[in-house]
Amino acid sequence: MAAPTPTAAAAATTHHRILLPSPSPSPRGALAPAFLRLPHREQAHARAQRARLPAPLAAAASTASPEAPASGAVPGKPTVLVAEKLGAAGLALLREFANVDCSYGLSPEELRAKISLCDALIVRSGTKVGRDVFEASGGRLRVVGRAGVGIDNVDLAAATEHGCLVVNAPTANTVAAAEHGIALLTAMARNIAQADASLKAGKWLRNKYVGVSLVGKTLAILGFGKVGSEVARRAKGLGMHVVAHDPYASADRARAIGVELVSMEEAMTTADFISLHMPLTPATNKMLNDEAFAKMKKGVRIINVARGGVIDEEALVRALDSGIVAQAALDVFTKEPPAPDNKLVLHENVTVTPHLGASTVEAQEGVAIEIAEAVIGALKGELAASAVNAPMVPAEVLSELAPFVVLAEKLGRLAVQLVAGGGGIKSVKVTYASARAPDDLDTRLLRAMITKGLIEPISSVFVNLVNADFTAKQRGVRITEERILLDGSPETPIEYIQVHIANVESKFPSAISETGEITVEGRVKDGVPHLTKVGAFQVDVSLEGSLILCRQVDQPGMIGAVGSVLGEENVNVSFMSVGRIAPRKHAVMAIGVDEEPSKSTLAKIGEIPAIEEFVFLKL
Ligand SMILES: NC(=O)c1ccc[n+]([C@@H]2O[C@H](COP(=O)([O-])OP(=O)(O)OC[C@H]3O[C@@H](n4cnc5c(N)ncnc54)[C@H](O)[C@@H]3O)[C@@H](O)[C@H]2O)c1
Ligand SMILES: O=C(O)[C@H](O)COP(=O)(O)O
Repeated sequence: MAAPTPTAAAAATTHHRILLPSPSPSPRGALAPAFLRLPHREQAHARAQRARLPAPLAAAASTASPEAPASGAVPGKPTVLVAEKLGAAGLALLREFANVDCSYGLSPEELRAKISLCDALIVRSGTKVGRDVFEASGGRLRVVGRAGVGIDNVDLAAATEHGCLVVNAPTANTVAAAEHGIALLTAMARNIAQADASLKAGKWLRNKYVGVSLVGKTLAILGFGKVGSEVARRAKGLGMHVVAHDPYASADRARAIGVELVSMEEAMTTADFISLHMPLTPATNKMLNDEAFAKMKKGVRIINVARGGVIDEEALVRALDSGIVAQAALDVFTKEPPAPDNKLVLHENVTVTPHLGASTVEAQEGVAIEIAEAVIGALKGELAASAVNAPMVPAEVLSELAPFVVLAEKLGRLAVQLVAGGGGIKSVKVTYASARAPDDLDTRLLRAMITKGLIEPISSVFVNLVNADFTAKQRGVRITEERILLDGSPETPIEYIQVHIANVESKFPSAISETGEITVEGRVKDGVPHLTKVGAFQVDVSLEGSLILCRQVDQPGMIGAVGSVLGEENVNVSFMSVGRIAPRKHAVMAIGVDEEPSKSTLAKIGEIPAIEEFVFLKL
């Protein structure tokens, strides 16, 4: 074995785009954990909620009133509330799997009233899914599906805190949004909307509606993501010179379609047209403000199919009135729908559409299928490639790690039950011993499961991949990770995992290792998780059922003595293993039991003279 090379890293709490694990069968036929399944108390809650339902939720595509859901729901199926219009193909997919309640145009109060009866909620941009919705769900809501890209209408922090996965449909409306951006660009340049309205009003104003040409003009794209790059491609086809500003975009990708990445300053000062395609975030909120408009070329034209909030709308009115901005074309507004007296909507140099970027037949069918598949997968506990508030674990990594995931949770459960008092844990270190290079072993999933194992037995929260880091942080538990690089074949992802809890006392003092921490170690053997070390004692017991740990004087007859107490009480022993430091001194016996022994049985074990300490642990 090579010298250990530990690389410690504190548990990160950043959120990445993700995949969630599917319940693939373990080698022994049991299901690997599905990270979004309801814990028992939530299931009980859900059953209770269902029992209180006057009638099952509607399965009809028509608008159902929240007060009187239509009948026809199939018991045992999850319930999906579709709160905004969704394409038929997506609804058909959802109905194969779930009871689908299409209730469009719910008020916030109606949504809150309904949500505790739903396992998933699907919305577009018109429904605000705030903290109040997650709180009102009472823990039942497991997935929010955003049938589109922008998730600024969903409170991601609240979703994460409630362990609710948020998925979106990131690709199906890209082309529609880009086409709408180009439609607005060209319509604005040639005054199409104004001229159309004027002609319909009986006027023939050929001189008033002289436009501007696009060829040779500079278009600055702010936000060079999916929509921005598709707009760029199309604008190039119109003969425009296209530049883009995006702090996170790759210059190679831009170059590949003939676009130069420039600074915000350069984009502002050189563009004849500016098209907005960034998400609405605290950083982009009111990004186009008085200061930004002051830098722009006089007569610039603005297109916004991103989010209304990225423009300071009052500042845009001022820029239009002063002539800095010659025209604007807007699909999105800070408040939707905008007030009837909204100055931008009424401005003669502004072309507006009511958030139609994603509204093509094709895009809506695509989005509906994309979101239905994501929501169904998430409800099954499967991979969700478009999740936005949990870490990504690719499918192949997941299947390889599946037995270690089970081991991780069980080690967390064991370790916390060894703490005297069952609380007050502040510092946990997880050691992964592996022959894999550190960047070839993704441990986020394992860390989440250890956190689940550590926290669930001592609290009422349920922990999943979505909220594990948040929950640990909130409870003041610092989880650090350490890697031990082993020699040997990197085929096995992990040789062993150790969980160390520092600065606590143990109700089974033999679990305290030489370093003064409660330490448990486990390995996967033939696909089955095993406990291989407790404190300084080597043991080997399969982590199934429950466990009794005894420390005793190492002498003959101990296995028989404990075994016969359990046998008398009809408690079946599945495994037994004895670990000792030196012969005839002290030993730790780990006994796997299928049933939970009664208190009197445990008391009898404690009365065996050579038993010095013992503990019963539920796995
Ligand atoms: N009007 C509509 O109906 C409609 C339809 C689709 C998308 N959208 C909106 O368009 C926007 C883009 O969608 P997308 O699918 O291209 O998303 P995307 O994530 O693919 O692209 C967004 C890009 O913005 C960039 N960005 C982030 N912060 C930035 C900043 N401060 N300055 C410049 N760039 C920044 C990101 O790096 C990313 O490349 C989203 O807000 C989305 O909601 C609107
Ligand atoms: O972010 C998006 O996907 C678009 O703004 C579309 O929103 P919509 O689904 O409400 O049309």
